[in-house]
Amino acid sequence: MNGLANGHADAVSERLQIINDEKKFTPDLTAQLEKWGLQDAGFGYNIVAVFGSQSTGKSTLLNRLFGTTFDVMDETRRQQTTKGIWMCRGRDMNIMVMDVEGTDGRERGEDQDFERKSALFSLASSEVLIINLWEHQVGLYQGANMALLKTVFEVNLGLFGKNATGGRTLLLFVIRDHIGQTPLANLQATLTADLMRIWESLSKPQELADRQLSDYFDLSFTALPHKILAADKFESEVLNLRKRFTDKDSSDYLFKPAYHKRIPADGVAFYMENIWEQVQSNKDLDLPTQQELLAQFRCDEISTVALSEFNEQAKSQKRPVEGGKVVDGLGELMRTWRTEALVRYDRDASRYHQGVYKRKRADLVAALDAVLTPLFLGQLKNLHKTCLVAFKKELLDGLRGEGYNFADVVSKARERCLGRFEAAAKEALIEGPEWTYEDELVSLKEEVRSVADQCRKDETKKMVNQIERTFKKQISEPIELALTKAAPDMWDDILRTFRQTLDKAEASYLTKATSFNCTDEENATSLAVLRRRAWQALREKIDEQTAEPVMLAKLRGHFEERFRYDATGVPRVWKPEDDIDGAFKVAKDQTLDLIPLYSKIQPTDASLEYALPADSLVAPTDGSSSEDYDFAATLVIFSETKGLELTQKFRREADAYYVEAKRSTVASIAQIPYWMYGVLVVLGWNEAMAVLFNPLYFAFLLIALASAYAIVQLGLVGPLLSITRTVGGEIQKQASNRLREHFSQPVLTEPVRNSTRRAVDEDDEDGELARRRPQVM
Ligand SMILES: Nc1nc2c(ncn2[C@@H]2O[C@H](COP(=O)(O)OP(=O)(O)OP(=O)(O)O)[C@@H](O)[C@H]2O)c(=O)[nH]1
Repeated sequence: MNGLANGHADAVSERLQIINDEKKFTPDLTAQLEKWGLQDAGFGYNIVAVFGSQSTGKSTLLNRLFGTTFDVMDETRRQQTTKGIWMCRGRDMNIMVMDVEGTDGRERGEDQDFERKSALFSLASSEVLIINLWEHQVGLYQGANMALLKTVFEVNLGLFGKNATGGRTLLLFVIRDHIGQTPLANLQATLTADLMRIWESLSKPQELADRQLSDYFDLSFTALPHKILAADKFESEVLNLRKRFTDKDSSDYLFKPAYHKRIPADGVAFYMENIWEQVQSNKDLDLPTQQELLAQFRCDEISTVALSEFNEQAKSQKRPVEGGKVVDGLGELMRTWRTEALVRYDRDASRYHQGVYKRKRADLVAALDAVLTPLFLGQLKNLHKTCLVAFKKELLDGLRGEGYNFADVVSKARERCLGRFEAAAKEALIEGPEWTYEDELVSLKEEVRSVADQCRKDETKKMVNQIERTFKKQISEPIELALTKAAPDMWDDILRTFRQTLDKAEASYLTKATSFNCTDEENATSLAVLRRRAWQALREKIDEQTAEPVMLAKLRGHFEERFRYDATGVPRVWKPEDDIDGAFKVAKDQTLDLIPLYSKIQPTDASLEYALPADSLVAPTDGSSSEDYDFAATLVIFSETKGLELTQKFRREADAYYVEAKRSTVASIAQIPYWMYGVLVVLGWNEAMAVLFNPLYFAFLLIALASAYAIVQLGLVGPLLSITRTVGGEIQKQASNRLREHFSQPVLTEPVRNSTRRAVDEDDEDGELARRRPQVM
C-alpha cells in the first residue's frame, strides 16, 4: 500500500521537459498529464510560468511556492541549470508549473532565439507569468529584460492579439533580494513606467494600434527578502505568496478566472504544442543579434543625418526646377550632394555590422535618388520647353526677310535645338540611378518636327499667296485691255494670257517648293489651290470689268467710236445731208452684238477652252470654304436677264446720242446766210452814194480815213482790231442766240416724247425715225 502510495507520489512529483534544447516539443505531455492525474480535470487546473535572467532563483522560488522538483543550481558550480522548458505539477494542487530557461545565459551567448521563443511561449500559454528579477535589476533596460519583453509583447500582439477568447494574463513581478531601502511602491512605479514605455514603442498591427497594455495584461508586484541574509522573512513571504496562488477565497488570489485559457485539461498538450509551433514558425522572432541591432540603430542615425543635410542642399534647387527654370550645372550639383552624403555615411557607418551597413546604405541611396529623380525629370522637362522655344524663335528669325532656304533654316535650327538638349541632359545624368533622357528626347524630336511641319505649311501658304498676288498683277492689264477692245476673239486672248500666266505661277511655285521639302502630296494640294485661286482672280477681274456701270461705259465707248467718228477716226460733224439714221443703226447694232459676247467666257478657238482640274474643285482644306467649286457656273459672266437690262439701258443712252447728233445739224443751219450780205449791198447802195456826194459825210469819211492812217502809223491797228473783234464777236453771239432761239424752239420737245415711246415699242424703230424726220426739218 505504502509502495503504491509512494509510486503515485513519485509520478505526481515527476517533471517533464516539454521543450528541449533543440527546441522540440515533447510528445509525452498527454501521458504525463495522465500520470499527474490532471487529464480529467476539465477546466479545474491552472498554468503558471516563470521568466527571468539565468540564476536568479527561479527554480528555487517555484519549488518553494508549488512544491515542485525543479533542479536548483549547485552553488559551488554556478552554471545554468534549467535548459529548455520544464513542467511539473504543483504538489497537492492542480497547477501546471513551467520552469523556463533563464534569459541572458552565458551558454547561448548572442543567440537570443530560444529565449525569445520560450518567453513568448510562456506568455501565450500561462495564466500567470512570474517575472523574476533582482531588485538591482529594476530600472535597467537590458538587465530587466525590457528589450526582450518588448520583442515578446510585439510578437504576442501580432500572433495572438486578435484572439479575443485567449483571455488576459497576469504579469506577476517578483522582486528578489528586496532589501527594503526602496519601497516596493517605488519599484512598482518604475517597472510600470518602463512597461508603458515599451508598450508605446511597440510596432502594433494597424487594427490593434489603439490597444493598451491593460487590454491584455494585469500587473502585480511583490517583493521577497534576501534568501540567505533574511532567511526567515524570506520563508514567510514565500508562504504568503504561496497562499495567493492556492487560497481561492483570498482577496488577492492570483488565478483569477479571467486569466484561464478555457482549454480542457485533456487538450492542454495539443494546445501547447500548437502554440509552440506558431511561435517556432514566426519569422518576427528571428531578430538580429545585438550587434546587428546596434548597427541598425546607428546606421539609421547616421543615414538620417546624411539625408537631412542632403535634403537641405537639394531643397535649394527644388523651387527653381519646379518653377520651370533650367538650372545650370544641376548634374554637377546633384553629383556633389549625393557623393557628400554617401561619403559621410560610409565614414561613420562602415564600422558597424557589414550586412546592416550595406542594407542601410542601399536604403540611403534609394532615398537620395528618390529626391534627385524629380529634379532630374523636372530639369529635362524645362530643357525640353526652353529648347523648343529657342527652336521656334530661331526658325522665325531665319524665315524673316527674303532669300532664305527653308530646309536649311529648319535643319540648322533643329540640329542646334537637339544638340543643346542632349548636352544639357547628359550633364544632368549622374552615375548610379538608371536615368535616361531618351523618352524626353524622342518627344522633343516629335514636337520639333510638328513645329517645322506647321511652319512649312504656313510658309507654303504664304508663298502661294505671294504667287497669287503676282499672278493677279500680271493678268490685270492684259485682261483689262482685251475686255476693252471687245474683239470677237476677246476670250481667246484672255484665256491664252491666263494659261501662260498660270503656267509661270506654277513653275515659280515648284521652284520654290523644292527648298521647303514639301511632299508630292502637299505640292499637288498647293497647286490645286493655286489654280483655283488663279481662276477666281481671273473671274474677279472679269467681274470688275463687266460690272454694270463699267459695261455701260464700254458699250457707250464702242458706240461713240462708231457713231461719232468716221472710219478714219475723225470726229463727225453732222450735215443735214448725212445719213444719221443709218450710221446710228449700224453703230447701235454693232454695239448690242457685244452683250452676248461679254456674257460668257467662250473662246472662238475651242482648244483654248479651260477647265479647272478635278482636285481644284473640291472644298479647300484650309477651311476658307466648305463647298465644292462650281466651275461651269463661273464661265457665265452675266445672265440673259442681265443682258436684256444692259441692252435697255444702253439703248436709252444711244438715243440721247442720236438726239444730240440731230441737234448739232440744226445748230449749223442756224447761221446767217451769205445772200443776206448781197441784199444788204443792194438795199444800201443809195446810202453809200449819198455819203460820197455829201460834203459833210465826205468830210467825215476823210476824217475817218485820216484817223485810220494815223492809227496805222501809230501802230494802234492791233489793239483796235482786237477791241473791234471782241465787240463784233459779242454782237455776233447775241445775234446768233437770237436766231437759234428763233429756229430751235419747236424741235426741243420732240425727242423726249419719242424716246419714251421708243422704250415701249422697240421693234418699230425705223418707223419712229421716219416720223421724227419731218419734225426736225
Ligand atoms: N541571493 C539569493 N540567492 C538565491 C535566492 N534564491 C535562490 N538563490 C540561489 O541562487 C542560485 C540559483 O538558483 P536557481 O533556483 O537554480 O536559479 P534559476 O534561476 O532557476 O537558475 P537557472 O535555472 O539556471 O536559470 C542557487 O544557488 C540558489 O541557492 C534568493 O532569493 N537570493
